[in-house]
Amino acid sequence: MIATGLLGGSFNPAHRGHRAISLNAIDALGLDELWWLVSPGNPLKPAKGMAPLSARLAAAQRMARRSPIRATAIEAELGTRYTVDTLKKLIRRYPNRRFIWIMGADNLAQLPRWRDWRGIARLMPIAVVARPGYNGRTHAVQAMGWLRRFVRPTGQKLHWTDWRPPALVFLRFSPDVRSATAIRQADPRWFERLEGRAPRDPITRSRRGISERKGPA
Ligand SMILES: Nc1ncnc2c1ncn2[C@@H]1O[C@H](COP(=O)(O)OP(=O)(O)OP(=O)(O)O)[C@@H](O)[C@H]1O
Ligand SMILES: O=C(O)c1ccc[n+]([C@@H]2O[C@H](COP(=O)([O-])O)[C@@H](O)[C@H]2O)c1
Repeated sequence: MIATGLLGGSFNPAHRGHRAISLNAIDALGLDELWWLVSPGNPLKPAKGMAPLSARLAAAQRMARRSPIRATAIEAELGTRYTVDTLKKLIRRYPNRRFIWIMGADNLAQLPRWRDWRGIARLMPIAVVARPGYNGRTHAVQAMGWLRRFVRPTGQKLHWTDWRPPALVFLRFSPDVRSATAIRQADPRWFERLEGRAPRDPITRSRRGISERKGPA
């Protein structure tokens, strides 16, 4: 059984905050790997202002270098866009892996707008990472009305592979204020710097990237 964390995101672009929370989550949850699922397009975000997938993947792969983080475009390969569909396919495709969905507290706040969000919680445990400006535990977070009963003590986080979902655990690392929004505000055309260096075919790369035998490229 390979303990694998999944961090889905637009990664527009990937930043040191993603890397920091991922490395901390690997440590806190005892993960063998953590996959970044660079989204072909968040169903709730406008396409305008979204850099091409190939550029976002290339930047994410660079940000993930020399770590157990694997930046992938596996949703483009699977043909999925909604998280519930992606997770169902990953569970079927990788029976020797145990997955946990990881997200920042800002995403917990908007979770009720995701397709079949309770279905997502029934598929695998969820870890919510504290993020400055968002308090995931509060009553104001609508999703907690239903999820509260499934919260596990943070002290038991290393046992997540034994949990039967729904199961939710809160993780708090040293607060990281970095965001892709701030990077885009400073440099809206950030992806143009990558031109010529982006992988031509992000889908093929990601397929090679998650080979069970060889391990990621
Ligand atoms: N600094 C951070 N602290 C905690 N979680 C974070 C942080 N940055 C990103 N995340 C989480 O990483 C995942 C992917 O994030 P995303 O690619 O949307 O980056 P972002 O910085 O939130 O982007 P944007 O500012 O464009 O919304 C999400 O679950 C998000 O909550
Ligand atoms: O499945 C949905 O309905 C859904 C709606 C909004 C966001 N998501 C996923 O949430 C993850 C975080 O997205 P983002 O853009 O906030 O980085 C990413 O994997 C998206 O595909 C999923």
